[in-house]
Amino acid sequence: MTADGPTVFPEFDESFRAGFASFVGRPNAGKSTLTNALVGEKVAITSSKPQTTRHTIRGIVNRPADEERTGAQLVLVDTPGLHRPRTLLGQRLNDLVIDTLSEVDVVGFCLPADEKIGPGDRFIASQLTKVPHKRVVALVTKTDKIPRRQLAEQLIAVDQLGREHLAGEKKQAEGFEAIIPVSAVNGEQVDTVADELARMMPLSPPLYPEGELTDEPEAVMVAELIREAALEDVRDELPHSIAVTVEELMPRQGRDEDRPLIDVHATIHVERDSQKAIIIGRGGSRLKQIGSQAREGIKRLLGTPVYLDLHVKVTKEWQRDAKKLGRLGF
Ligand SMILES: Nc1nc2c(ncn2[C@@H]2O[C@H](COP(=O)(O)OP(=O)(O)OP(=O)(O)O)[C@@H](O)[C@H]2O)c(=O)[nH]1
Repeated sequence: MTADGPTVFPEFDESFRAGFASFVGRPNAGKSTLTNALVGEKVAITSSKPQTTRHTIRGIVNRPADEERTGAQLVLVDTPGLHRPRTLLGQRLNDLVIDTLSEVDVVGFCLPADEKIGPGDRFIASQLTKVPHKRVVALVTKTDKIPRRQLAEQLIAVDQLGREHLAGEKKQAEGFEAIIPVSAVNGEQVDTVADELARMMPLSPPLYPEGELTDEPEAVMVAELIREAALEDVRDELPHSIAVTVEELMPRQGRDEDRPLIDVHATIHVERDSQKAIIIGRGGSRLKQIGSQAREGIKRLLGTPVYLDLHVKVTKEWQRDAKKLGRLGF
């Protein structure tokens, strides 16, 4: 899928900077909200074909040059969360994250301002040391939730975390390259985050044209939307236990041109019968709800009404079974 209209690369000169950034942080740290705030309305959901990364691109920030700053393009790359691995899948995900992080130019470590630094944060910090020579900035999120004095304390704690974990590397003996407090909700400092990330990008022409949307793996995004809908409200009962595969994603044949419809056939994989029952719900009520929520999201993503056919299947112990993992695309 490409956007309507011509392909337009942002204007650039020799001082233009462009590159990849990735946000990490424990669940709920505010990564998605910050991504959306940075990218603004123009969320270019795209999946990367080229360049250095094979991972999903969440959004592209195109910042034109003005009198004070050079132009830049930030490509925000999505990574799954870093978790203490308990299963083979967990381990693979972590390896994948480390891979991704070694390919991006800058890592933004999101730490909520209103929560004490915990073991989860320290685990992530320790993982970041596995990605040597990496520029890491700390983004202290949700600053609107706390008074200023408390923010100062948190900034000091974050600084200390950086010094403890990111010391040793010659380049990072000072800890984080920068610590930026930000609120994605009231917009405070969002521009500063963009400026700071842009400043750290290598000199490069823009990597993507403006307005480009997905190239081919819409299926990945569609699967993700279905997974999100399925996890809504039951995240605690089904942590990591579900995967979604998309078997078919096709425009319906024989429709009028002005009334297109896309057929999506997808399967939600769970590990156990009990989980299947949760997903389906009484009399199929949850599955219906999942379907309509996912359908809305897919419609927005593709810009076309969709017919969504969803199945639920028990794929036993898929988290631990390497062969099955491969089949599910991990
Ligand atoms: N008040 C306030 N709330 C925020 C801010 N940023 C995020 N939140 C809220 O914090 C919660 C988590 O935000 P997300 O952006 O989904 O966090 P995440 O890190 O992407 O979470 P995962 O997808 O679980 O890894 C949501 O309820 C957001 O609305 C902020 O700047 N201020």
